[in-house]
Amino acid sequence: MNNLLYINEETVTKLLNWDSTFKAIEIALECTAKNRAIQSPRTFTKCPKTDSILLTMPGYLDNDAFGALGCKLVTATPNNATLPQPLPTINAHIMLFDDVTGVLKAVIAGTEITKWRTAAASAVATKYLTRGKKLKVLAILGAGNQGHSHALAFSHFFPFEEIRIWNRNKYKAETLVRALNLFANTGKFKCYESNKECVTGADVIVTATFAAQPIVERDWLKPGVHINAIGAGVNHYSELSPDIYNTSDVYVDHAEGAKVELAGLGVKLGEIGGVIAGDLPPPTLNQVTVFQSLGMAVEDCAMARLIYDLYVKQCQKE
Ligand SMILES: NC(=O)C1=CN([C@@H]2O[C@H](COP(=O)(O)OP(=O)(O)OC[C@H]3O[C@@H](n4cnc5c(N)ncnc54)[C@H](O)[C@@H]3O)[C@@H](O)[C@H]2O)C=CC1
Ligand SMILES: O=C(O)C1=NCCCC1
Repeated sequence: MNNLLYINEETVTKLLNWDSTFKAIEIALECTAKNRAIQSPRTFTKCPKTDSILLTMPGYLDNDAFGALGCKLVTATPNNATLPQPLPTINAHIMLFDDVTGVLKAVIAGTEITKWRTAAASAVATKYLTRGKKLKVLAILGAGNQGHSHALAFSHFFPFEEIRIWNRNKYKAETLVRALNLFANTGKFKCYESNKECVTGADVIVTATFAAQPIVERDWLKPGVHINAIGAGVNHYSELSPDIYNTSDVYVDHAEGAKVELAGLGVKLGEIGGVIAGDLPPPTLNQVTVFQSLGMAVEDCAMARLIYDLYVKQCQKE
């Protein structure tokens, strides 16, 4: 009998919530540092006819609550944003397997999951790297899907007084700011004209663009600022100027993946899971920190398990 489930984006979106997403991602990051996760470096297949890249992300997470065997297939197609009818630039599905029999249990729409889990990873990193610091101002560069999910996640988890948003196309930032203020019944989301003004004086920064050239410079930064750099342009460290990396404590989600994908960076990298597990010391108050997020397979495995369990529970009730 074939019990294969397909869980679509609409259903996934209804099942997602920030607190369980945070827990799943915190565990995925900690298990990675504790060698309770297996994830081979992901593959990249560049489509010669377009700017589309297909990534395969297989992984296994060993954990009672969020453990799973899975593989995310995800495409990144920046040109989708310029179509007459724009499409998401990141499109994903996750295959969830039974980890004993190897049988495919579910195919789960993964575009919304990718938005949520990436923002949750930045929130987890921010929690562990800003202990003891006052967090008043958040600056988000990029008003796309990740800019949006980071604004929602960070306003859920942290008491920021002001959340600034900049986008190279100002109209997009204005539209997002309007929607967020309406949604949260607040005026704390503000649109900024320039990336420099946006990050100046910020306590936490998120970069979420396809920029191939730096959009943040070292001398704009407040001492002790924490930066979550999640976007990729020509590579995963295009958004910050090189001297930021050279003078900061830099953390990644997955050291093995970073050896391949951040090979040109040339700085010492800590794994954020090591800080969560208490194996690495937290940074000092005035130290600038960077969480260089690559995105890792076991985050998607943990999320697939979370959504699968919630979906099955919901079906049993009906
Ligand atoms: N680290 C991770 O786990 C993940 C990283 N990403 C990356 O995050 C970034 C953002 O993804 P989405 O928000 O889904 O994309 P999106 O297409 O929804 O938004 C991207 C935003 O970046 C802006 N942008 C594009 N090119 C730019 C440039 N050259 N300079 C300045 N701004 C530019 C666009 O105006 C747009 O608002 C991408 O680089 C994507 O690959 C996405 C998913 C997971
Ligand atoms: O982890 C992911 O998912 C992605 N990372 C890099 C860009 C595409 C999606």
